[in-house]
Amino acid sequence: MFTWTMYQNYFPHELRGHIRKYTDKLVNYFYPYIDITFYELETEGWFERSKAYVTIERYLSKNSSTQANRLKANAAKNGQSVVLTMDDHEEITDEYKGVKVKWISSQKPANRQTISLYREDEKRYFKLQFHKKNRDLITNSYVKYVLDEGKAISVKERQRKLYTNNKGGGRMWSGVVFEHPSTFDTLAMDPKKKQEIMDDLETFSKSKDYYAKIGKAWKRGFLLYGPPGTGKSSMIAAMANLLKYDIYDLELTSVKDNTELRKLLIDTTGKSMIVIEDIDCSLELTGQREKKKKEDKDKNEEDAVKEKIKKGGEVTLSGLLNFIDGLWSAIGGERLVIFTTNYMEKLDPALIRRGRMDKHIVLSYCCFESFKVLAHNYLDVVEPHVHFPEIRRLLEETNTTPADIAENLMPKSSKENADTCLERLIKALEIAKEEAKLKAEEEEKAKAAEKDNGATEEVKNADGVNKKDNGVKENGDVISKG
Ligand SMILES: Nc1ncnc2c1ncn2[C@@H]1O[C@H](COP(=O)(O)OP(=O)(O)OP(=O)(O)O)[C@@H](O)[C@H]1O
Repeated sequence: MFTWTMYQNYFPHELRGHIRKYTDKLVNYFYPYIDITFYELETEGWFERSKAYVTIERYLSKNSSTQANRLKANAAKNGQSVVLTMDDHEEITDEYKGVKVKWISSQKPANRQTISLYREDEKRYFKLQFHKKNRDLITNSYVKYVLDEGKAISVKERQRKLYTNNKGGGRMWSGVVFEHPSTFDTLAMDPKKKQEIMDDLETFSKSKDYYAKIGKAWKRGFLLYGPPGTGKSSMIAAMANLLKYDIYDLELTSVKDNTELRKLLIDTTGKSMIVIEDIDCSLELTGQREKKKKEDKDKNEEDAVKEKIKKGGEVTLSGLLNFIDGLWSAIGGERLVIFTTNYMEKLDPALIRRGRMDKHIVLSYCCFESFKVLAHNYLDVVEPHVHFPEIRRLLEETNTTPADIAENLMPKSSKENADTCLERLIKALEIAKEEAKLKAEEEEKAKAAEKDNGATEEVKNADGVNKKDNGVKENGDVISKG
């Protein structure tokens, strides 16, 4: 201690580097281990925690909670959960392909002689210690494994966000915490179809290498279509909850032009879903509009272009196609692009062809299988049940959305029980059946009336033809024969 104090106080600072160099060499000669240090704070920047340190901390949290005696608790998910890590000067072991390594948590002693704006005493680090003979395995593969695993844990446990795009300047996306409770368990649809979608999503999320091998950007397009209230939004939330992805809900009508659309795309992160709901409502992007444009030939096209430039452009079909699968779309990786529509036939075929929208999912009216899921979720009722056969028959005879069924199944007061809810549903289905019957009859009548009108019209026309001898009708139009 005396010698060390003398050394610290009186040994010239300039020579210490040389002494350190030789002592390190001497120690290394006898010391059989290799140490890799990961500091907590970035050397550059202002109190930034190093990403590697944070990722390792996540990776070690599992072993820390079982091996270390003293633990630190850090808040995660905005204080909703805690991450336990080993405290300073604790050690834990880990094993990789049969090789044992040691992780030590420590901190550099404070340098009391320097006055620094940085908190010197906060120089924490993790030291990875392993035997020299395992150098290749640990440096080439274990470190990467730890970082990958740590990242995967962080992604799994992170608080997910729901973003929407802002109109005009400033930040492109603003987000809130995504907390939608819909899952594939709560979703009412044919179990086989449901399983198929879940398998598809899970295979996609594990296919990074496969997509790289086939030379495709790691993304997949889904088109969800069906009448309102059949669960398109619920399905999107269930998908996000299954894969633990963020959602970017893109409001196309707020996007100024194709350039802004591209900027929005660049601003999204991986492990996310970009959702455009009711794409048919962006009429500009549908085949209908394209057709209408062609028909409107008599409009002065030059004026239209000038007007567009004055307005600052707009999102076009080709802009959206580029957004989905252009060069920029590969940025970030691991992304789902999801369109929803109530009217599939309104969409331009180019937009929904396979490769762009890889999977088309129809969400339709409630069938008996879907009803069983809802009955179980809402009322804890399972088959066999006295009311089920009647409900099955009525569901086959009517087109009712899962949203309508769900509304009837939900108890409205504490006095209501499963039976009263099911009875209410039966009544509602009977009314719906009756209404549908009346509507069909009215439509039939209207059709018949139209037919009669058509026939009268034909008679009138025939009358006109009879007066045709001079080839001129009463109104003066020349009509052709036949
Ligand atoms: N398939 C379903 N499974 C479970 N619940 C459903 C389903 N479909 C609808 N619902 C219920 O109905 C409500 C409305 O459904 P949702 O918003 O998902 O329908 P949507 O098809 O997106 O409708 P829209 O086209 O009008 O946006 C949901 O909150 C949910 O409670």
